[in-house]
Amino acid sequence: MSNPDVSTDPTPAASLHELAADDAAHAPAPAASDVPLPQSPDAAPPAGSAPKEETSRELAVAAPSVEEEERTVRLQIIDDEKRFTPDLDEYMNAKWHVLDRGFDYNMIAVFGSQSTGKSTLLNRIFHTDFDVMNESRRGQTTKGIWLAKAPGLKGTLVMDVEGTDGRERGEDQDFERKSSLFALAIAEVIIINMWEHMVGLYQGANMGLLKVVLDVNLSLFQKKGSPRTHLFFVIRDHASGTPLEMLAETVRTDLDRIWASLNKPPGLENAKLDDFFDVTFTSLPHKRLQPDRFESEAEKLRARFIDPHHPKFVFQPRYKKGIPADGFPRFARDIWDQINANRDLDLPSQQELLAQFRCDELAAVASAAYTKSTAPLRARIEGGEIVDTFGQDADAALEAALAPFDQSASRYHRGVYERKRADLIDRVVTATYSVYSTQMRNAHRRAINLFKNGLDFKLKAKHADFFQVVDTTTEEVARYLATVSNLTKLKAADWTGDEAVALLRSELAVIVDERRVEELAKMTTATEKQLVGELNEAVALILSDPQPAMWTRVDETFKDLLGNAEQALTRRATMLRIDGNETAERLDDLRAAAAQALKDAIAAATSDAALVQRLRAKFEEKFRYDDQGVPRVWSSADDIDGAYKKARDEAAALLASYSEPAPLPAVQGLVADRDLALIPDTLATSVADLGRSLVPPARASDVTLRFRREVDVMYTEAKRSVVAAQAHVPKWVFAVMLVLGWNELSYLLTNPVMLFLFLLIGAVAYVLHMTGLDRPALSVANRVGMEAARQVGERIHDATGGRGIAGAVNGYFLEQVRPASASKDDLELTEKKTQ
Ligand SMILES: Nc1nc2c(ncn2[C@@H]2O[C@H](COP(=O)(O)OP(=O)(O)OP(=O)(O)O)[C@@H](O)[C@H]2O)c(=O)[nH]1
Repeated sequence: MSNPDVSTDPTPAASLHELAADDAAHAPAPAASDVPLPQSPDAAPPAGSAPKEETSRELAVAAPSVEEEERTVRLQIIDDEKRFTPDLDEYMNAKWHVLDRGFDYNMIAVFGSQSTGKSTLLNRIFHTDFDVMNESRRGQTTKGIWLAKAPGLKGTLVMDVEGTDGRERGEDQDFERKSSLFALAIAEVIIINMWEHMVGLYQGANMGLLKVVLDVNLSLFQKKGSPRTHLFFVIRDHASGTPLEMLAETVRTDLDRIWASLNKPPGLENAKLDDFFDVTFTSLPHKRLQPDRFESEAEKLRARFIDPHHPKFVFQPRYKKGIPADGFPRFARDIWDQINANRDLDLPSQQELLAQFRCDELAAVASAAYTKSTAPLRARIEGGEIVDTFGQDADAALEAALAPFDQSASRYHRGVYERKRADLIDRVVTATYSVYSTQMRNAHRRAINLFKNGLDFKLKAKHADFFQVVDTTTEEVARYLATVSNLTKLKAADWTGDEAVALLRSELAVIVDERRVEELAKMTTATEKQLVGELNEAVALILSDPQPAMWTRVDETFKDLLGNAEQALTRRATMLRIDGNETAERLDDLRAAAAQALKDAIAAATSDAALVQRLRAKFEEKFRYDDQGVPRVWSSADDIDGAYKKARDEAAALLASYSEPAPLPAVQGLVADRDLALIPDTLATSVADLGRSLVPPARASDVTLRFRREVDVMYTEAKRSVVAAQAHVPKWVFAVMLVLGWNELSYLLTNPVMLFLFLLIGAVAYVLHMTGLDRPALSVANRVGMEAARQVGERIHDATGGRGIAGAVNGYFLEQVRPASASKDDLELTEKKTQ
């Protein structure tokens, strides 16, 4: 908070001693306001001030007392060429005797426009001996920064700073900025000196300068918890009658506005002026118009600076910078070096300002030209395309845009031109970054697709090593993305594709993980499918030919095929770097599938129909073929019954090999000695099912019954064939027929028509036989034959009158006329008769 200090007390309070000292040292007692002040006794410029030799930095006026000696000893700690004195240590030690005072010393500085009576005020308050302007020739008095010790006060160091706004420095505000900032950084109290009529003026009241100084001070030296600084505003020549409060309010408002406009560093965004500064306002009457009042007020003011018991004592512990006196010289030098090197304090000259303005204009034109010429490329990239030539084209566009800029802007201030050129390139680079990023995103998507397709293609190759394929494909697409980055980046940009490539690699790793699992699943399915197919085929083949060692063969085949499949799967899983647990699970799945497949194959091979078929085949093999495998033609001499029984029993015996549980040790071994909880249910169920009897007794009798029915038919057919063979017409019958039918035969052979017909029938029969139509024709012929036989028989009968022969011949033909499929009952009747 500000602390307006209204100096309204009209009573002169200065002691005679102080007044005398002041008069002796500085200006004469004030006369009438419009009367020029007489020259002070020491008005001749001392060393270090403008009128005197600048090489000498010390003024030593011979004085008898220690106080007088202290008063006249002062040191230019920074000269007007911004050089820091090497003598500060020595002065603080030998001349001012403050070096060993630890923290017990005060540092005050003054800040304000040139020739506003700063030195006069300091001399008046602290009895120092800073140069004061000779009123007869106005101009700069104090050059650089001077330091003196307040005589009589043990540890008060007073700093007189070159005035701001000086005509001598003209546009060069560098020194005033740096010196003001220096004062602000090292002093506990800053007297800000201004004329009353300056209040409310921005430049006149040094508000512009204050803004810069506060800004840089905040960014360089202020942190949370930094010691406070006392800003002590002294409004000079307060004679207008405007109350101090109002003047103070005006200045305070300006200060707050300045503070609000500062660029606050991170962490101090919400800091207030009052967090770092105490602000006090006071005023002094017009020195020449109201000399007495000036004196009395000045004396009162002095008390506030020198009397620690004064209620408004200016120096407070909270303003201490925490630098012990012996470290102060080093501290001050470091601060100055830091300030001197700071570019934020550099101010442009008029020439620079013009250059800035023109360069900005030209840069805007160049920037627009660049944007326009790269717009089509940008549009293509934003449309998802990857434009390989972007970097090259954009560099060319930038070069083209820079050419007119260089031509015009280079005529202006060199430094500004170069800076603006760099800024322009920076801006273009920054604006182009979004295009670069979009292109990299497009390329990233493409890289992912390339990777996936690459994997698909390469993994199809026989014996493709998954991780070798992954590694080479990853490197290929990473190289691709890095290449796109290089082709897209501007020469002036320092972008690298490293981050994009790293991101791509991490995404590829996720894809690879998914792919590994997919590959294993595919492999498992393929292995299962192959195993199931092989098992089905092998088991069906083994069981189709029942042998005593049939189950051993099934078991061994199962073991071999499963072993091979397990090996293949394990090899693949190892190649895919699948962990042991997952591989074990997959192997169990494979075993479960194998057991299920075996179960299904055995079930198919032992279905009722298959069993009947198998028994029947066995029966046929034994019954229909002899020991040499030649088909049997049964004759009445053969023991059909015996053969039938033997074949039937042998076939039926096969069924016994299915009635007991199949001995399959390898299958049972899949679950033996294993924790049931860890075995997949499907595997456990299949193995348990395979351990049961395949054909239970009820099914066996059913199958036997069906088998018997089928083989009984074969038996009957065999019997019938014997009977048919026995019923053949004897050869003598044909001789009789020839003799008896000789007339008819002669008639046929002698009659050309009949002969022709006979031959025609023979030819037709031949053709029918060759074309396969003989059977249907035979049945027709059969009928014709029967009719012919009947007529021949009748004629013979008529001719011979012998009925016995005719009856026998007729009986024979009647037997032939009987249908081929005799009823089962008839056959059985025949069988019984033969038995
Ligand atoms: N009107 C008026 N003149 C003053 C006052 N104090 C000093 N002067 C005169 O103003 C002139 C400049 O005084 P200085 O003390 O040299 O001013 P300064 O600000 O130190 O000057 P530089 O160091 O050159 O910046 C001198 O002639 C003083 O006599 C004051 O309160 N009112």
